[in-house]
Amino acid sequence: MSREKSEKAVNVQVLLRCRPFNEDELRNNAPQVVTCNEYQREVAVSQSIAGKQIDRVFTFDKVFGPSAQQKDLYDQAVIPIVNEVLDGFNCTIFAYGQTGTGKTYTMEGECKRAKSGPNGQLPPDAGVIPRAVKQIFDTLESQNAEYSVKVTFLELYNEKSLILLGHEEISKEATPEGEELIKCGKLNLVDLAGSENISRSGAREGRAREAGEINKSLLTLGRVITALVEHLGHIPYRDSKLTRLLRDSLGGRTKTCIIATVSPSIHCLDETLSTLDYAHRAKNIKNRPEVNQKLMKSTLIKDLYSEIDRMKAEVYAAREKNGVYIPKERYYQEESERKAMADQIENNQKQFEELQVKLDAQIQLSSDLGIKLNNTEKNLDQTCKLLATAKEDIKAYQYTLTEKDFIIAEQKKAAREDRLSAVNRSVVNDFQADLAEKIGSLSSIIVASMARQNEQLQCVEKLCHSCLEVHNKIEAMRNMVHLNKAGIKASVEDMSSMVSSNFSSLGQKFHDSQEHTSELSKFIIELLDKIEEETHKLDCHAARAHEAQTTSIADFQKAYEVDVRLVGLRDASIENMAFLDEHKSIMECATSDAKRKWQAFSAQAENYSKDGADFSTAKHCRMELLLQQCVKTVDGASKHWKKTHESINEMSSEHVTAVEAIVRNAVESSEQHYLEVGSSGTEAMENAVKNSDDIRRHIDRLTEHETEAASGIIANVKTHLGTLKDLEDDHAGRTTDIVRHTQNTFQNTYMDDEPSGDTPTRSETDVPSKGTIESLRSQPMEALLEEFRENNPYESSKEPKPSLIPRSPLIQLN
Ligand SMILES: Nc1ncnc2c1ncn2[C@@H]1O[C@H](COP(=O)(O)OP(=O)(O)OP(=O)(O)O)[C@@H](O)[C@H]1O
Repeated sequence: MSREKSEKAVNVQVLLRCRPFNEDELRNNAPQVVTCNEYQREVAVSQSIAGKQIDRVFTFDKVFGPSAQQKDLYDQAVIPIVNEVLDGFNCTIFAYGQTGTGKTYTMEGECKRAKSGPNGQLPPDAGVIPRAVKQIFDTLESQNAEYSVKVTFLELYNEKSLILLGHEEISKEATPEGEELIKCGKLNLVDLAGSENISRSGAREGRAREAGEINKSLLTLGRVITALVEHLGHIPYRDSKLTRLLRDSLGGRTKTCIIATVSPSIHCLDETLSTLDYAHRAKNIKNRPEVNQKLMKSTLIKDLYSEIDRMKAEVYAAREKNGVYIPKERYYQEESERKAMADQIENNQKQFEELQVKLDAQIQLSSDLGIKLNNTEKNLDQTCKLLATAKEDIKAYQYTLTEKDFIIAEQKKAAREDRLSAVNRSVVNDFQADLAEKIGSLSSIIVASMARQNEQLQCVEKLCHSCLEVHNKIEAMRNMVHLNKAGIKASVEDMSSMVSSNFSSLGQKFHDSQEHTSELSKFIIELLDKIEEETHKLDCHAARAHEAQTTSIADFQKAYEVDVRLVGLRDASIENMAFLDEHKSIMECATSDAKRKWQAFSAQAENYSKDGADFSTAKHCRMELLLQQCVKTVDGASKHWKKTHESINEMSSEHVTAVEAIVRNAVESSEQHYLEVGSSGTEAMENAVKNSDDIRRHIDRLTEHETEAASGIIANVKTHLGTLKDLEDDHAGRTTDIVRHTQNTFQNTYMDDEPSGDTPTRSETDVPSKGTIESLRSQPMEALLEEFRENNPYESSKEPKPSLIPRSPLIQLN
């Protein structure tokens, strides 16, 4: 190590060790208030102030918790120090802490009670001192060097304070003149007394003075440390033996390590805090360690001899008990010092008096200033309170700010995740839409193809049905043709027989009718002749009657005067009447006969006959009553008969012509009918032949159609099969397309959450379900705040303001 480097200021190294709970504490179930974080070199002390749990945290160069073993502490903290001692540095290790916190355990260990292990190995409870001694001896032994080790044990005021001085001699190096050089290193190992309050140190009565001395040493140590830390001009080393001994270790050229020991129990809380404050302050002490000058062996021997002489003289003087022996030079030196001091005292006395005056003035001034100071302190207190409030506010604001930052960061993250999920969502939506469209088109194609298939099936079915129908129709037609043929044949035969029979009956009827007509004509002619004859008779009779009546009238006129003549008239009238009666019956007979005969031909003739008969009857009746009306009646009758005759003639001639015409027409129509029947028969025969030909042709056509339909069906089935194959290919292609598209979507398009540095974990790639989409949502503000507060509990700074001067157990004694 270069000299320059070694002379750099080095802070005192401060270690903290917290012992485990002892049996008492475990029995009393004492709460733990000290927590050690070895990794972060921190010690946290939990305090409950005004019901509030407040943690104070101290950082040290190294921290050893309750579970740390002796070996751990030695290996990590002491080995390097011992090595430096062997390199020629002066080093000091001292333990500081409350009684019972393990200072002695740490420095000495419990090797006295424990047996040493095999091969001279130390027991596990061995402390720093035995381990350091062993290391020094082991190292020196291994170097085969010539060495000497000086050990001094010093106990201060019945209390332990041990100083071990390691002194090493190495003859390996030599000056050019061949002189040997000696390297020296000094290691001070100090186990201080308990740092606690005298009343709790256990010192009673007789030991109180000693305790006072102990406390004086520790108090001075505290002052020295304060003076060193605050860079005060005067460092009161000389105020105690301990500080005098450790002068070089504190702010000097020695490397120093303080091991502060504490208890974890709540019962030692005050002392623990005091020790921690004390040790924490000691961290700021700076030393300037430097390697000891290498001494020439001869010089060292000379020094040692003079030292031996001096000590021998002192021992001699002490033994003589008649004064104190001091060498002459030292006496003269001390005498001159004494004189100088007497002068100094005198001067000081004068200065003291002057200062006394000044002091009085200053006291006055200071009392004034005290009042001012009080006011100022009050103000300061107030200001401090305000400051504390402001600080607390600032802290709260800062906490709120950090909260907000956290929320903003979370929300940014959430926004990024949102964006990503939005992109993913849109990709999924696109994909879904695309897939839906493709599936839709596929299904529509399937539907269309199914419809087409159905149509084709229906076509096939219709064709089959129509085939069947055609077959049935053909069958029916064949039957009908057969029936028609038979029917036509029968009807033709019937028709021909009917025509022939009709023709013969018509001929017979025509003949009968001719005979009947001729008979009727004869009868009519006879009747007419008879009527003519009767009419003639009637005319004659009427003429005779008229003549007779004329004669009778003349006779009556002549014979009016005579009765005989009346009787003759009556007889003539009676005769006339008889004739008329006879004639009347003849007429009646003729009329009824004519009436009966003509009834079938003409009702009119009958009526006329009846009228004639009626007329005759009426005439006959009236002839009896009114003779004058006879002539009129006969005239009328004759006229009437004439008319009747004429009409009958007319009628008979008309009827004959009509009958002739009818007969002629009938003959003509039957002839025509015969002709028509013949022609219709021929026509029917022709039609039948023609229909048969048509039906045959139709059947041929149907057969052709059937064949065509069958081939069409086969062709259809073939095309259908082709279509089905195409559809299958198409479906396969589309399915592959969909699968490829899906893969593309989820492997390329779908984006994963890339780690950006602000996101702690990478999200799993997954098709976003409802649930995962939910989880991607940013947490609500309250949840974020809660999460932040859980991870960063708010530490209020409203704790009792630490006093400017560190609280020391030694100060409390005062
Ligand atoms: N780290 C530790 N591991 C196990 N036991 C310990 C530890 N530290 C201390 N002890 C035990 O605690 C008890 C008290 O320890 P010790 O006597 O070393 O305290 P001390 O600080 O030296 O007290 P005093 O100031 O009174 O001398 C001892 O029985 C010791 O074995």
